[in-house]
Amino acid sequence: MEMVEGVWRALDTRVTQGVWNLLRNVMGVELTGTPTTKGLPLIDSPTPIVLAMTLYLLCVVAGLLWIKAFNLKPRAQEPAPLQALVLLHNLFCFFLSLYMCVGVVYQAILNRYTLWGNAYNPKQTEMAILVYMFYMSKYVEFMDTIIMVLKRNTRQITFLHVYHHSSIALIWWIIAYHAPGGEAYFSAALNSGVHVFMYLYYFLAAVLRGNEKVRRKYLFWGKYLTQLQMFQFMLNLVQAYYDRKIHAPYPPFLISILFYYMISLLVLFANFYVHKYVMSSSKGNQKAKKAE
Ligand SMILES: CC(C)(COP(=O)(O)OP(=O)(O)OC[C@H]1O[C@@H](n2cnc3c(N)ncnc32)[C@H](O)[C@@H]1OP(=O)(O)O)[C@@H](O)C(=O)NCCC(=O)NCCSC(=O)CC(=O)O
Repeated sequence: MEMVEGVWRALDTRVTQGVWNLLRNVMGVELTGTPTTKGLPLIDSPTPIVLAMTLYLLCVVAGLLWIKAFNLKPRAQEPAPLQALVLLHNLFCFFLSLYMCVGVVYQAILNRYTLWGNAYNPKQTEMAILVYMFYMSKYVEFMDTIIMVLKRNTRQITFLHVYHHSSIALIWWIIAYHAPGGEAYFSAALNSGVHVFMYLYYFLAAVLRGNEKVRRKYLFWGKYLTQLQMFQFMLNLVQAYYDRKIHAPYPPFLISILFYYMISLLVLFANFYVHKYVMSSSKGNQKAKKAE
């Protein structure tokens, strides 16, 4: 037991030092914890989230190698335990997202937040707990990729997906550790709101699997969901631009992260949108013309 504790302490010191150096050298920031979330599970040090990200990336690589090595293709029908896992995961994420969205909006109203330009106040404990919960939900969302691997859906395991899922977890750790409230409320509320629809979409996709005609009929709104996600990133980008302009009383380095991160997601999602909806529909039209 003592040995395990010793190894953990040595690892924790190294990882923490590495993250601190990275933030100091790249962003010029000395990161300090806030007393509001101090002591909660997996928050006092960056080691748990860095280890989870590393494990996540290793699982993705191992999964892709496994699929490639055995030349595995998606199954016509999923085994029952996998189907149950997918349904339960999506239901859980749906209700969790709904709870966080309503909770954050309610706290924002209670604390008289304006749309943008809000400061972080360590006395707003409930808001901080909700932002912390949002950070914790990023661990749960790693399961999305595990589902893709188990379903052997390599078409879904894209750079966009893995980049998003691994980076967002670290970003929300920094926010939950340093300033869980203020301007972060907007992303937390908006993103969990969008995720309510996203997990409903994934839930329905799993339920209706096997009947492509019915699935296409009930999931026609996938395209609008992607547009909604892009609109969300656009709003966050304008928020970050506005906050920089007015020198909002929220840590400037967090606003900079939001600004550049949103640009990266917009570029990746625009590429996804063109490939999934524009190019595939023009290919479909060409096929239909040939058939005539
Ligand atoms: C419509 C989208 C939500 C999803 O696009 P997809 O191309 O993945 O959609 P799709 O129609 O193929 O999805 C149906 C397939 O997903 C499976 N599926 C079910 N539940 C799932 C889950 N929790 N995670 C991943 N896949 C899941 C279904 O069984 C089905 O598989 P089968 O077809 O085998 O039956 C899109 O807008 C989008 O977000 N695309 C980017 C890709 C991505 O990874 N997005 C999520 C993280 S980004 C994010 O979250 C941004 C944000 O914060 O808003």
